[in-house]
Amino acid sequence: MAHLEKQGHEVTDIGPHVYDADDDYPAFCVETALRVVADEGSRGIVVGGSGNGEQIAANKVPGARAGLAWSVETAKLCREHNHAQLIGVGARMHTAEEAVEIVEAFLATEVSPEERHARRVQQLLDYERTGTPPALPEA
Ligand SMILES: O=C(CO)[C@H](O)[C@H](O)COP(=O)(O)O
Repeated sequence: MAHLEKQGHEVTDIGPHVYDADDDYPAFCVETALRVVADEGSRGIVVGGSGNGEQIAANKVPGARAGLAWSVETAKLCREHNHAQLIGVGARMHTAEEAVEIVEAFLATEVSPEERHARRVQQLLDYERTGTPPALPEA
């Protein structure tokens, strides 16, 4: 957090503020995603053992797009192609230095201007809003 603040980011720590190996991640991840969706332009990082359950929890919030970022490249791609506002990072999967690189890559990347990515994101937003699945292409 201090590292990101030093870089000029305004950081909110949703917690947990005390380490408890037995606590449950959904509340933290859902709260993070709710705040990110409500604050356009903000980004969220959900951290856990693998980052997987954490990004699944964040993705339950309507409008949230959370990707599992397990490398610098996947961190960049989930922003560029998937317009992710959040990433899940696996605390047990990386060194602290690697995790910082992954988070920095995500924060430094903007969405791709290529139309096909926006089109796909829109299809998911429409599905979320209407419940009607995107049409399968004709065989
Ligand atoms: O989604 C996950 C793994 O895929 C979580 O990170 C994991 O289940 C957390 O486990 P623990 O309570 O052992 O830290």
